[in-house]
Amino acid sequence: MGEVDDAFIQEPEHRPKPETVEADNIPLIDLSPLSSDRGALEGLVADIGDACKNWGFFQVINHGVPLHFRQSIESVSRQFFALSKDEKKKVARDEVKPTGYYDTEHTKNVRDWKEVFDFTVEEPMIIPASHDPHDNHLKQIWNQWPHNPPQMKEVCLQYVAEMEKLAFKLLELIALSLGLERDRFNGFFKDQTTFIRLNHYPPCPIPDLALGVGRHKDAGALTILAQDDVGGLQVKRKSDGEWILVKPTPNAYIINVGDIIQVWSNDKYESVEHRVKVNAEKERFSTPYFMNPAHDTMVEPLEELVNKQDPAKYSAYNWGKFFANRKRSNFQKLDVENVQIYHFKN
Ligand SMILES: O=C(O)CCC(=O)C(=O)O
Ligand SMILES: [Fe+2]
Repeated sequence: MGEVDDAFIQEPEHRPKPETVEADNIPLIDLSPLSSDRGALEGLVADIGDACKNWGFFQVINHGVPLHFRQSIESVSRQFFALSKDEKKKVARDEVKPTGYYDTEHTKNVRDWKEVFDFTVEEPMIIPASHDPHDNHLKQIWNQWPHNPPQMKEVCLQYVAEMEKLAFKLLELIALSLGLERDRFNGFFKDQTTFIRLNHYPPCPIPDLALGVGRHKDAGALTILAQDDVGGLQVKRKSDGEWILVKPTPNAYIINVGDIIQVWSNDKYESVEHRVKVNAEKERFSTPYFMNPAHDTMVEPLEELVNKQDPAKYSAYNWGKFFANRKRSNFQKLDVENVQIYHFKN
């Protein structure tokens, strides 16, 4: 990433401040009641509901994912990104093959100071062949695994299995916190379009002008993020719009509600903006698990959460087409703002 391209420069109002507020961290939730008695579960469900409502973000500890899975995936990620660019580009992602290595992603038309490696949970993953609403063709997506490091595929697949267990636990807690049946969301995730991203943020010579990831909301249902001990994730605090640094907590996962849960909950829970600050000296690694439903899911407020006083705030939209549209803007600067859930507001 040597020389600095103008494409990385954020508009002045979106540049990170040198000082970020660190005092008030996002809620920290202990998931150990999941493995104990029923009374404690009610308290946990209430805490999850408060965190989703007030922050849209929280961290979990005692989540049941053994530490070594996370250490192993961080280790293969470090080994993979340390390879030469030519080596990494052997598994390059492009518009035809949307999994693998990529280093020119844009968020809101500004280039991100990062490189990534994406792989899907379902293989093949089925998605629309194009973003065109009139094109009904589908395509199958297969993962691209590098030969180096040799254990990368195995380590990543083991991590996926652990994340899936945690993802469904969280999804069920969120359903309960909205007064829904525990398994209310589960059916949407048969043939899911969930994917995992390995993020590498190299040291950046212009950390006050560029961002690792520009401000955005996650488009899917739920994100489970592992960050290393460097720190850089900033969350926009709902109470005052201030950017808050999420301090790394050892072995915690950071959870955030995505746009789909915002729509399903009819705005009871909001998907919150976040971004990543980069660092002049240190590289940073993170691993988000983006939990997404099947491509043919029509996303709309759940009927249980809608009534005469509180009518549906959104019209139904097709997740696969939304996803295809979003992916498109990662490859090219579009002249218009990319699709957002507010475009479906009633
Ligand atoms: O690296 C991080 O901490 C967050 C990355 C992120 O928000 C994303 O990839 O959507
Ligand atoms: Fe994100």
